[in-house]
This record gives sequence, structure tokens and C-alpha cells, in this order.
Amino acid sequence: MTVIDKLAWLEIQDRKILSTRSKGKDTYYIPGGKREAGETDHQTLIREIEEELTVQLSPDTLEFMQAFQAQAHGHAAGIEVKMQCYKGRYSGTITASSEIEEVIWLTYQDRDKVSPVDKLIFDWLKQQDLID
Ligand SMILES: Nc1nc2c([nH]c(=O)n2[C@H]2C[C@H](O)[C@@H](COP(=O)(O)OP(=O)(O)OP(=O)(O)O)O2)c(=O)[nH]1
Repeated sequence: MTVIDKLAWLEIQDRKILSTRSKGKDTYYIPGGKREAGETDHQTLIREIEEELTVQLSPDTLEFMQAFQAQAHGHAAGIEVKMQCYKGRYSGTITASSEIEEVIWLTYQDRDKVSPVDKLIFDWLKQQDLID
């Protein structure tokens, strides 16, 4: 089985989770991306979050939360994505970069608008009473 190795940033404010939508897509993704050869979790996360949202994650504040795995959205059946999720503080102002069309704060009511792995994450956040 192929598993795509991704790091994701779980940023919750006012009991909503930060999500993004790429140009031309109709499904929301939690921000993050794929590891490049030799990168640590922290290096991948910091790079991807800066690329997508133009903010800088503070390395000392990054804290692993949980990993989730499911069918990768937009890929053939059997290709899965594993998202290792971290929380952490940031500096700067969250702004959509050129690759992102929309930045949005979602609640559990928006579960049908996110990818399969994000549905697992939404379920977990709801269970932990972290999102509305
Ligand atoms: N970042 C992110 N990726 C997700 C989420 N849910 C989900 O299925 N994915 C999937 C989309 C793809 O099927 C899979 C691998 O991404 P991809 O192969 O399209 O990677 P990419 O070129 O966009 O690379 P990258 O910028 O994310 O590093 O990750 C999510 O919530 N956030």
C-alpha cells in the first residue's frame, strides 16, 4: 500500500479549525504538506505553513497531537495519506498565498466539505471538545 507522508498544522481559534482551499478545488484541506527528502517533521511543517499561509511557526512551541490515516483525496483507491498533526504558535498574519484560494475557519457542521482524513480529524477534535 502506498502511504503519502504529510505533516499538518491544527490551529483552532474560537472553537473553529483553520482550513484552506486550493485554486480550482471544492474540498477544504487542513494546512500542511508532504515531507521532502531528509526533512524533519518540524522543518516540513514550518516550510509548508509559510508557503501556504505566510506565517512563521515557532519551532519551540510545536507539539505533536495525533496521527490520522485514510484514503488520499483525489488519488486512486488504496493510496492513503497519513497526516501527523501538530499544534503550535505562530507569528505574522494568516494570509492566503498564491497557491491558496480561500482560508476559512470550519466547525463540525462543515465535515461534509473536507477530505476523508480530515473527517477523522474533525471527529477527533469534536470528541476532545475542541471545536463546535
Ligand atoms: N495538506 C493536506 N493534504 C490532504 C488533506 N487531505 C487529503 O486527502 N490530503 C491529500 C491530498 C492528496 O491526495 C494527498 C497528497 O497530496 P498531493 O500528492 O496532492 O500533494 P501536493 O502535490 O499537493 O503536495 P503538498 O503541497 O501538499 O506537499 O494529501 C488535508 O487535509 N491537507
